[in-house]
This record gives sequence, C-alpha cells and structure tokens, in this order.
Amino acid sequence: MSNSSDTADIVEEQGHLTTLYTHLDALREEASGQLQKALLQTGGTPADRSHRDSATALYSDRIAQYGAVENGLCFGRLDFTDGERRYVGRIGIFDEENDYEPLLIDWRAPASRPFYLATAAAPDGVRRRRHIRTEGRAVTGLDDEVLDLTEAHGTGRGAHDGVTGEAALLSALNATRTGRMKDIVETIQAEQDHVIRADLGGVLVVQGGPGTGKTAVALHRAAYLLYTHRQMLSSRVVLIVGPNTTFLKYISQVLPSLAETGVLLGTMGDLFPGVVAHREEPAEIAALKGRADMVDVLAAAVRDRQRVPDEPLTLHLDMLDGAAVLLEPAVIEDAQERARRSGKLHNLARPTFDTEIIHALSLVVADTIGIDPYADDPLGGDDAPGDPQLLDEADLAEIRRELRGEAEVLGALDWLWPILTPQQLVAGLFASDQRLAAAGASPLLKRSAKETKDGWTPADVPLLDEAAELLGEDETVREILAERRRKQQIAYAEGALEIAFGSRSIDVEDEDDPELLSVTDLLEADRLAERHDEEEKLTPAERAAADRKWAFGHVIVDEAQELSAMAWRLLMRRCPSRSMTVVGDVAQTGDLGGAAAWDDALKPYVGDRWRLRELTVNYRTPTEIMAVAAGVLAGIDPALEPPRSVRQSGIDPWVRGVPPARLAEALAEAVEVEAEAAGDGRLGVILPTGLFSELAPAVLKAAPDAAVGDEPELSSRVVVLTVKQAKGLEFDGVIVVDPQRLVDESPRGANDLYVALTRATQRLGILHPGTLPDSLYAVVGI
Ligand SMILES: Nc1ncnc2c1ncn2[C@@H]1O[C@H](COP(=O)(O)OP(=O)(O)OP(=O)(O)O)[C@@H](O)[C@H]1O
Repeated sequence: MSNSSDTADIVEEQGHLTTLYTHLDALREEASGQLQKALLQTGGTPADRSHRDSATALYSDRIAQYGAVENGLCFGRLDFTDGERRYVGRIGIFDEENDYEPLLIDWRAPASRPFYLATAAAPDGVRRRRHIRTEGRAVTGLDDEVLDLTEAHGTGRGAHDGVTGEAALLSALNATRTGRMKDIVETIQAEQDHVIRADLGGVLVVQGGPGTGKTAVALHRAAYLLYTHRQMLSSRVVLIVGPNTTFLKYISQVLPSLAETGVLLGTMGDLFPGVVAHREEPAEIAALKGRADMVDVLAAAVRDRQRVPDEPLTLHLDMLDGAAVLLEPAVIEDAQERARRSGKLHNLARPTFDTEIIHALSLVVADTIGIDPYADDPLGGDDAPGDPQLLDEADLAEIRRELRGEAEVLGALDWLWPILTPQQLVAGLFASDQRLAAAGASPLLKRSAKETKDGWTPADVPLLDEAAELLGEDETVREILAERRRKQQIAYAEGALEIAFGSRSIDVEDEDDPELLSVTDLLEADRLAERHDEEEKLTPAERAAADRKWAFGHVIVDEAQELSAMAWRLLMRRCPSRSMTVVGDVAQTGDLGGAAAWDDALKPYVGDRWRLRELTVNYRTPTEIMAVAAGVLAGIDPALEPPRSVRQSGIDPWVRGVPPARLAEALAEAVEVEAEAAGDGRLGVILPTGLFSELAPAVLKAAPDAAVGDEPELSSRVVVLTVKQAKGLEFDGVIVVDPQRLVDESPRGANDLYVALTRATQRLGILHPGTLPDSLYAVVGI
C-alpha cells in the first residue's frame, strides 16, 4: 500500500473528477428541464396524465439520485495489466459524445467487482487499485495498492491480511461517528461483497458477530438487488425490517445516499396497515404472544365467537306485528355446523350461516301465519284436505326477504356469528378472562382497559395478521365494513350539521336549493377525489405499506435473531417467493421469544433449503474492547467464536467499582470525562432498565443536552439508552453501567451484556457498584 500524494497523480485525478462533475451537472440540468416540462403540462386524456405522472416521478427520482451522489461521486480506479482503466463510483456516467464510453462505473455493476475482490493472490487482471480521497469536488489524496507482485517486487505492498484498501478502510473506521450510519461503498470487503451480490432467490442467512457489518451489508444488498433486478423489484418493492424506530432512523440515510428508492423500511410494529404498534410491554408477555401455539389460540378464539345459546332466542318480528318466534339452540347449532363445513373463513362463512338461519326462521314464521286451521278437520270450512301449509315457495321467499330486514333477526345473526375485524377479535380476546380461558390462552395475556387504550404493541402485530388470515377479508367484508363506517360518518355529520344549523331541516335530496350540498356530497365528494388522487400518486412502496396482502419482491430482516415464531409467520406471508436475506447474530438474541438457532426459525417454512454466509471480521470494536466482550461470549456458549477485530485502538477499557450510594455521582463524573474524550464524536451510556429513572438524571447533570427517551436523538453528543434501544447502534465511546444488573434483568441477560459491550468504536468504560459478572472478572483481571 502506498499513500500517494504525488502532485502529478493528484492533478491527473482532479482532471478526471472535474470532467465527471461536469457530466453530473449536465445530467442534473437535463432532468430538471424534463421535470419542469412534465409539471407545466396540464389536462389531456387519462393516459396523458398517467404518462405525465410517471415522467414526474422518474425525473424527481433522478434529481434526488444526482443530489445523493454529489459527495464522493468517484472513489476508486482500477488499472489492469492490459492497460485498461476503470473508474468506480456511486453511479454510472457515460460519455455520450464518445460512443457512450464509460467514464464512471456504478459500484454495483459487474465491471466494478474487482475493485472489491481483487487481491495480490488473485489479482483478476488488476495491476493497481487506487482509492481516491475527495472533499467536495476536490481530490485530497490517493491510496494505491499494487496487486501485481512482479511490479511491487515482492515487497508485499498488496492487500494486508485479507483486507482490501486498508488505508481507506481504517480511515473510515476511525472516523468519529455522527449518529447516522454511512454507506461503505468505498471500502466493501471481499466477504461482504459475496453477501451483497449473492443470488436473489431463496433464503440467505447472514450470521456474523457484532460489528461485522451485517446492517451495512444488508442495506448495500438492497441497493445492489434493486440495481440488478430493477424492473421486478422496483414495482414489487424490497422490504427492510429493523428492530425499532431509533434503529430505522440510524440507517435511514444510507439508502438515499446509495441512490435507492423502491424500498420500504419498517419495524414489525409497522407491518399491519392501519395500526401503529409501538407500545412497550413486559418481555414475558411479548414472548407469550410470540409463541407458535398462538395460532391455535386464535383459531379457538374465532370459534368461541360463533355462539350457541343454552336457551332459545326470542325474536319479536315487525312482520308479525311484534309477535315473538323462537330460534332453537339445535337449529343454531345445525346452521353453525353447516357454515363451518363450508370450508370458508369465519367472515366469509357468515352468508352461509345467515342463509341457514333465515331458512329455518322462515319455516317457523310460515308455521305461525300460514297454517290451514282446518287442515285436520275435513268437515271444516275449508274442504281441501292434505297439506296444511297454505304458503307456496314464492311466499316463503318473500318471508325470507322480509326476515333479512328484521332488526331483531339481524341483531341475533350479528350476535351468533359476528363479522369481526382482526382488531376486534384480538382486543376482545385480551379483554376477557373467559375468552382467554375458552381459547386455551395464558391468563397473563389479560389486558387492562388502560392498556387497550394505550394501543397495540409490536408483538400484537403478528397476532392481528394471523387473525386477519383466520377471519378472512375479501371485497365483500371490506365493503360491509366500509359501508358501516360510511353510515357512521354520515350519521355523525348529520348530527354535526343539525347542531350547526339548529332545527333547520336538511334534506339530502333537496332540489329546491341546488346550492345546498347534501351531507353525502360533503362527505364523499372531497374524500373520493382525495382518494382517487392519492391512489394515482402513491409510489409502489407506499402502496405496499398500505396493503396487508402485498407480496414483496425481496425481504431483508436485520437483527433477525429477535423475531418470534409468530413474527416469522407474518414475514413469510409477505414473501411468498421466499426471496429473503436474514441478517443477525444468534449470540445477541435479547428477546425471550427470539431465536437460539437459525434452523429452528426457518425450518417450518423452507426446511433446510437456506444458505448460510458468515461474516468474521469486526470493523467496529477494536481488539482491546473485543477481548472483554469475548469473555462474556464464552460465558454464553464456549463454542461461539468472537469476530476478529480489524484494528487496535491502543486504548484499554476501564472498569471502576464504586459503593452503590456513589454510583450516580461516579456516573456523572465518568460522563464528563468520556464526553470530552469522544471529542466531535458521540458517547453512549447504557443503563439497566431498573436503574434508568434513577441514573438518567445523573447523566443529564453532567451533559444537559444528552438525549434520553423512547426515541432518543442519536445525533446528540451524549445518548442514554437501554440495551434494547442500543441494539444495532454504535458510538465512539460507551459507558456500561452495572453489568451484573444487566445480566440479572433478563434470562437472556448475558446476551444483552455482550451487545452493550460491543457498541463502541474507540473507548469503553464499565462502572459497577461492587459486583461484576464472573465472565467479566476473568477478563478484566480484578
Ligand atoms: N467494509 C467496511 N468499510 C467501512 N466500514 C465498515 C465496513 N464494514 C462495516 N463497517 C462499519 O462497521 C460498523 C459496524 O457495522 P454494522 O453496524 O453494519 O455491523 P453489525 O454486524 O450490524 O453489528 P451489530 O450486530 O453489532 O449490530 C459500522 O460503522 C459500519 O459502517
């Protein structure tokens, strides 16, 4: 490796870079011109409008893309032994005036691959790899690796220890953190490249210890797949699932800067359209909800809502002037049986149930009104012997029609076989001890009225999705529910207008006053127009987010070890093609319902047809910190190998014990020192949940601008978090407080401690009130 500050080389590269930016500016101008043209056009046929909309989307996307690649447009150059030269960058740029000669090759294109893979041992025709360092539009330095050892005279100035572009890599790794993840396109390593460019089909599991770049690789894989399979994936959308919203914020900037759209980012809590599920709940309850046997519980809960009363139901019918008829339990049971046997899902079987009940009731009514009083009396007024029923089939049909309009009949049907939304089923189940017992669920799932009011939790989402599958929702059901909502809205609006206009009557059909819009018009005109507009303008990712049945083109799951069995079911439903990238580390599993082994999680869906790729090098945590974490990992499972750190920091972690009464004070002191040491970077303070409210004020005392809360702002200088919140994140310096308590707080506490200890890129401090877990005593040597 040589660090070339040779002026002639820099001048040469500057010349090429300036040419590239001239092209970029021209492309941007061209796209802006086209966008303006599209925006200025009005009217036309629906086809014209749709054409215009797609042009607007296309050029807006392009402009965003050009903006995103402004920094670091070109970062590499390959010189081949045959004299060919290739420049590698964030997008492809071609010379239109010179037979579309490539001036810059997109990092995702096959032609860029040697930039990431070529080594001195396998140079693949590459003589020299050059990393070009830039600031804005200026070249500031060059790092050259000569891969052709004959030229390097065997000095070994090639790739070091399997690392490509060492200088550029180390400079990226040592840079202070900003609270937002950055792309790694300039320094992707060979083992990461193999994952990023793996085939689209099937389930790919990427297992790797902390800091091995799993998240970075997952995001770059999304960008690569969208580039390579654009047509299919941009319309079917790539779903990326992360553990929490703080994490999503952390990674959100990476994709736009990779110039990608057509991606939907979400947590499990976001995957049931119409429901926001971010309420916290105890880990044990979430674990119960995540168990596979909840499938049977929900199926039983649905059956439990199909009722058969012990006593006959008495129905007063208008058609009989309020006289009562009886609906016998045996009749209901029979109808229920037939509806169940129809093989349809609950909501979809309701018409069958209705038909059966209405038929049975029509016979009861016919018996009441249609009996020939003289049928058994040949000497009576009526001389027609035989059939006592005076009503024919047409009369019976009329009775059935009337029965369908009877309020008490409709009420009874709704009670006996209610049309249910998933939310009604699940909330109804959790609200009642009896229903929980009838469904065979744990009584611990009982939810108080307050909790229900506070909303859904992420663990509820797979249950709602399962419920939707069991209840069935087709157009009819959706229409019924929409109609119900519409009626409620109209009733509400009518009420509101009554209040507004006093006793003045508002006739929705009022023809005398054409100026007066009807209530229906008021409600519907705007809404319909709005909906129409919205649907036309929605991007595929927005449409996917709103559609529970969307089949994603590819699904990427980060921190996948945390997913419960129920969560896996939901994700597999969203991805019928089973084209997935599953990224995680089973040694970091914190959730009680999470996976201890990939096979357990995946077997039910793909058997053993999944591929495993391992990442083995830790780019985040220096050797000194990893030595401490490795002791904890050995305590979890001696068979687990810690990833190998790619660098040393020269800074040993510190461990400080203080009397419990001094913990807050000592923390405040440590925060002051470590925040100072982090310089422009970020400090993370990881607290046990049980000490959070007690110790967070101590951090705020030392750093009043520290971020604390459900979704702390990660760009703050100091951030206070629980382990759960810290998952997937990183900071320049980290203070871990009371590791023994972290371990004691959960059955997966040792995994949590391992996560906490591996968040730092430079400095780690451990503060404890007198006791440390055994696994730490051994390594810190106290
Ligand atoms: N090839 C690379 N070049 C530069 N930086 C890299 C590279 N690979 C990983 N990194 C950096 O290393 C850090 C860790 O990466 P990342 O967060 O993706 O790891 P992870 O495996 O998801 O970790 P964890 O499991 O602990 O959450 C990030 O700052 C990332 O940018």
